[in-house]
Amino acid sequence: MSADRRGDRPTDGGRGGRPADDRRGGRPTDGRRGGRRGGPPQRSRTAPAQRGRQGDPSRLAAYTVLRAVADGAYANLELPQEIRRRRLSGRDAGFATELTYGTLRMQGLYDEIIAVAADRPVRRLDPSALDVLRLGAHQLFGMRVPEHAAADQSVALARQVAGAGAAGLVNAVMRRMSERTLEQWREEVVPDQPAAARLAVSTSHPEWVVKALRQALVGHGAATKETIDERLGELLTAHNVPAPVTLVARPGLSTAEELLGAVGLTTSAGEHSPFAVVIAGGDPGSLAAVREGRAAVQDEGSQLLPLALAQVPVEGVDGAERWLDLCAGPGGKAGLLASLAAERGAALVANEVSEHRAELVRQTLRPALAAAREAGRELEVRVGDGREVGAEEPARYHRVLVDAPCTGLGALRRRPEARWRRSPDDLTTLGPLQRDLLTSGLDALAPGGVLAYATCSPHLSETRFVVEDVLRRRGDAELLDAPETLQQVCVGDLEGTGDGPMAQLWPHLHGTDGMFLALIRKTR
Ligand SMILES: C[S@@+](CC[C@H](N)C(=O)[O-])C[C@H]1O[C@@H](n2cnc3c(N)ncnc32)[C@H](O)[C@@H]1O
Repeated sequence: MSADRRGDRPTDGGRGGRPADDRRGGRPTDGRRGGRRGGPPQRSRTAPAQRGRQGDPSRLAAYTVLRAVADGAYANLELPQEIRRRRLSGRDAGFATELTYGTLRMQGLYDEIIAVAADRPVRRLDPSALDVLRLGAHQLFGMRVPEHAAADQSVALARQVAGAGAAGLVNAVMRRMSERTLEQWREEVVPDQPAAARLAVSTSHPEWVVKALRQALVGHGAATKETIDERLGELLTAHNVPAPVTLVARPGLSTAEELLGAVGLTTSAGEHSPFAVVIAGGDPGSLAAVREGRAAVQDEGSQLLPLALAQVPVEGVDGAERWLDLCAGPGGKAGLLASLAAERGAALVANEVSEHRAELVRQTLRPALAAAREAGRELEVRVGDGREVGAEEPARYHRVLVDAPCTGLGALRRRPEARWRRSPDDLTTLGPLQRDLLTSGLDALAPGGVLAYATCSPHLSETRFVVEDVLRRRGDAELLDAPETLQQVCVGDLEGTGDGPMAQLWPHLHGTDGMFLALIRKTR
């Protein structure tokens, strides 16, 4: 992620940094439209037909990514390509990033506003014009772009990508949208309905996600009946704030000190993981340690899970420990596990079902694989169905990580379009897969060994219910105290992960992704 990405700001007008571009300016930071305070809103006096014929490259890049995302692409893969293709750098790249991600996050709320301003449902708008209007809405309500610039540029972009008719419509809708502040629009479009529907619109989430997160907060012990509305609002708001860029200094290959002293970066030590360094400014890709795979971008919550798995004592080991990462791609946690395994002289198998993702694991583990070869230690990346490993290698491993495929509802800060792409139907296919993988992982675990079941989702159907279901059917495994173990590996106090034995991290409480962790001991 580029440094400019972190210039992104809460789209409800929260505290933002200095404007990254002189296209912005004059925006107060309390969420009001700039022109509303000192007189009438600024408006362009130029007729659409007389304005510049080409949209600017940053906006065109953001627009192109939005169209690709509508066709199924991932913004985090598409945007860097688009930035390279259009040779954007520095502030322009930052502007395109903020515009793309912010627009995708807030699309639900913006669509409600656009529908009122255009006086028709958004499904009746030309999809290209709609995307231009979504980008225009984010420039008005989420960035410091003056109204006239947002309108002029949106009109130019509409003319370029959708023709003169669309440009006229965009001009009219942009004018109408700029007549109110975001808060005034919220009052207008948030429905007079039950709380979930209201929160869904006002925080730009699908309603089913709001309901699922409500249940998850209560189910994981992070809210009570009295506090749930407040906690839920905090969580949903946190999803609209970009995640910090955090690095892991892989033990034995790099150190936090090496990263903290890096020239050209603004850094600070992580709050939770002893190997974390937070980057507040600069490009982490400029670091030799990152380029060489000795350090990597990794959320602090993701760092804590392998540390917790490695922390629990295992029983009945004769010789070197054998570790297994059952669902390893693309390899973030395998990277840290490989370092920890190397320190202990343990063998590690990183398994992944997809060949392409297994290749990503190989790339992630490149320095660790070289070090293991030299030391004659076993470190293997395998392609295989994790559901079969338990039957093929029963009771072989002493530590197993099952980082199961999931809806990713805990990582919505990082995946701006994910909330619109996921559906409750996903749970129908993921549920059996998660249960099968956990069962296979437990079968592959030796008596006395320990397994970590993890998801980057707090959804109860992917977390507690999976673990409880699987353990209920077998008499050879017991839950360990995950909150206590997490606290042991954490550098600071880690409150609010639940009453145990399972643990849940939260973006609004811990500043991490919403990672779930159950630690399970095989008893016989
Ligand atoms: C949540 S991701 C794992 C993330 C990884 N631990 C990391 O930190 O980078 C889940 C992975 O499970 C893989 N997967 C899905 N079905 C699988 C199966 N049957 N066996 C093994 N891996 C599977 C997916 O391809 C995906 O790479």
